[in-house]
Amino acid sequence: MKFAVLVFPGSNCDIDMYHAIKDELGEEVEYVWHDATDLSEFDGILVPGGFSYGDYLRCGAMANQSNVMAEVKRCAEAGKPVLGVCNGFQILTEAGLLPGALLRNKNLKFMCRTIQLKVENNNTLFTSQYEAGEVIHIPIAHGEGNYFCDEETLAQLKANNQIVFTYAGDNPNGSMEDIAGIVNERGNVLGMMPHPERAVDALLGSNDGLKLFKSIVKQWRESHVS
Ligand SMILES: NC(=O)CC[C@H](N)C(=O)O
Repeated sequence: MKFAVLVFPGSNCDIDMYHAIKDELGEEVEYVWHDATDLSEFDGILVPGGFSYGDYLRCGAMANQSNVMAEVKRCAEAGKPVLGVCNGFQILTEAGLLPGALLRNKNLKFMCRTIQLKVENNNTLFTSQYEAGEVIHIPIAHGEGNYFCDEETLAQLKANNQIVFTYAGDNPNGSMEDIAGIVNERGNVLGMMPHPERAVDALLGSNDGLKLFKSIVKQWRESHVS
């Protein structure tokens, strides 16, 4: 399986994402600069965290104007897995690929620590390797991770099982309903604030993020390799 890690001016989790795929997962991966116009050679798209365009205007707003985003939309429409982590999640909401928005953290502070995350839905291509209700340890590092959407959208997210991860116990940022990660209705676009790519080796304090990447590869192998 071949992954693209998108790189915008100000991305800073692209190297961690690349490392997770290449060294921990053992799959193919390439960096793709934000002005790329063709992602057809890739099977999965990873939108990493960071401070794209210095978070100017709103986190992710400038990155959403990049050439590559039209191509990311085509990939999503084609059913390819698209994962946005942290700033990547913010970019995907700006792009309209995921509903809602990420607001300033309730305490108005940037927070960087490992939190507990509950797997609410393990019936997605991103979470099949987890147990339902499993609590995992994944780092967060954000200033604007406070998920918000209107009541109608929230009802849809619940009705379609689109809430994939919630903060277990302590909600660090004030997110509505403790939401930490959601998928689109079709289930092939996931956005999450915590960083699974920073939890892929016990030496880093946790390897709980690895199962997310393994889930993606398993689903791809099952549908593409006979
Ligand atoms: N680590 C990140 O991706 C941070 C995202 C964004 N710059 C924020 O502070 O919310």
